[in-house]
Amino acid sequence: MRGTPCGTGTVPRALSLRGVDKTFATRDGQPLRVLSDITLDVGPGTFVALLGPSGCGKTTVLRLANGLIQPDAGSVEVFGAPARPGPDMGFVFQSFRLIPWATVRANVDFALRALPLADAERAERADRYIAMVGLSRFADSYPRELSGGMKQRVALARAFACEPRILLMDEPFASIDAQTRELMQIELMRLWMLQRSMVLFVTHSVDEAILLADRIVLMGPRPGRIMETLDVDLPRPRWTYDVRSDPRYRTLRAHLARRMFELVMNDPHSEFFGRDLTGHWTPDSPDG
Ligand SMILES: Nc1ncnc2c1ncn2[C@@H]1O[C@H](COP(=O)(O)OP(=O)(O)OP(=O)(O)O)[C@@H](O)[C@H]1O
Repeated sequence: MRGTPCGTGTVPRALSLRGVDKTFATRDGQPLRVLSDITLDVGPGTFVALLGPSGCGKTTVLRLANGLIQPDAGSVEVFGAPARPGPDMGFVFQSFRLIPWATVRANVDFALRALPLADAERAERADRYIAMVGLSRFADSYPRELSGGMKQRVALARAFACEPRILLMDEPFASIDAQTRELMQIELMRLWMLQRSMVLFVTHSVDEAILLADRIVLMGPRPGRIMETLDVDLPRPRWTYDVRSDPRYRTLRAHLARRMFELVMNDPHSEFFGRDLTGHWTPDSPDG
């Protein structure tokens, strides 16, 4: 494991956030400072995991990177220009966001319509990416006919088919069962190793971050800030061997799990704040 400064000198930047602050207004009109001084440079083709406890502002960073919202201070640039939504930028959400009345093929085709492709080229590309996620037999099925894992594979095919330079992924596998989730991680890695978009991947899972990322950015809460940036020095592809038995994996995992635990326990806004979860537990203890 190797800590790195956030700046990367002469490396060309796919995504660059500089001194970003963001404040929202709460329902009662009070300001809520969500991000403080976020500085992050990511080179093309790099897979970055944004890891942090609930509410620390991970999704807000994605929305800034997508240009959907603007920072109150600082700058957000994508390949040297202010961030804005467009076909260069893909998004994959936890909730799949497929068009319910369109078939698998039509869902992918619809996304491709944002690109300057001839009809035949678009159809070929849609079918190719559907095949890449193993869903050719389901190309004419509707989302309601698919399992959660299959729907997310359609969402992956749709995102990668556009061949975006940047892919923003917001906890895409969080609602999928544990076994399918591991398979989805492999599916994602297969696609990414072929295409190498820059990926910003939000997760709460330490294991998922280590299995997928070149770099892990650990965020802390209230206001959200970068606590630590770590390069993952484990060889790829990581699913071809038992990465969990690698001492580097165990060291990194133990470190990140402890940091995540501390971030939650030391956050005065957390419901766990001040509780002694690690003390000796007996059936009579008040928290039992
Ligand atoms: N548009 C908004 N208006 C007001 N508050 C907002 C808005 N968007 C986000 N927030 C607040 O900002 C904080 C950070 O939210 P965000 O979704 O970025 O965190 P997160 O780390 O992605 O959380 P989680 O892991 O639970 O999804 C939360 O307290 C959230 O309620």
